Amino acid sequence: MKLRGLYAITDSQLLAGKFLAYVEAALDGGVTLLQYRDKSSDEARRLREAEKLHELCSRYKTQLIINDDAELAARLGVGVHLGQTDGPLTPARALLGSRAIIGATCHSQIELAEQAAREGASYVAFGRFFNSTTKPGAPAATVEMLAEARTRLQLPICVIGGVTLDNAEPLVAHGADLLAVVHGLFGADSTQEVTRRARAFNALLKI
Ligand SMILES: Cc1ncc(COP(=O)(O)OP(=O)(O)O)c(N)n1
Ligand SMILES: Cc1nc(C(=O)O)sc1CCOP(=O)(O)O
Ligand SMILES: [Mg+2]
Repeated sequence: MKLRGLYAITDSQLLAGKFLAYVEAALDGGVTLLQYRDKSSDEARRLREAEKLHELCSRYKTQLIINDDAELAARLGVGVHLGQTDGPLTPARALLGSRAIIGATCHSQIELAEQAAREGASYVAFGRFFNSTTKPGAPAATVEMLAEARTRLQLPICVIGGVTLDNAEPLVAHGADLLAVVHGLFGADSTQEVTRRARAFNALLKI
């Protein structure tokens, strides 16, 4: 399966009180990957929410990815996204199996992406490309680096960090396959606007 499209990422603060309604609105507009990202240590809530998202994703035929937590991903039989300090890819691949989607954060370093490819990643993520209110401290990446990465990597490339409908086009033009978005999708005033944004991101990717 070619991974290309909108990669919606949840944010527990931003989505407080409207979590499932906004996620469903995004799925309705078309989401290739949905990442459950919750940085809290409330494991019971994390399991409950991830189970609900799994059910919703199954209904919309969207792939669910769990941020940081390969064990939780294994429990649900879904994919995982791992950053540079979230544990190695090789055991995660062994745990989740050959068909699971496993993503790796590579910041702006193509060498990290080449290593992730060797270790069995399904996609590599570069960022942050723009200012991000969700993760303001993330290291910066450039479109020049993205263009170079496109020539060197066969894997799907995900871009992240401050991506919006107004700034995503050059990222697509320079080789991005997956647009990973929190605020630019879910920072909307209504479910209708979330669906509209999801459709517009897909249009940018010609999906
Ligand atoms: C698609 C995608 N790309 C990058 C990240 C960031 O991962 P990480 O560096 O581990 O930071 P946290 O998200 O865990 O704070 C991501 N989650 N998803
Ligand atoms: C989770 C995350 N990781 C990043 C990185 O650069 O690795 S930027 C980021 C936040 C993405 O949220 P928003 O679309 O609201 O900027
Ligand atoms: Mg992480």
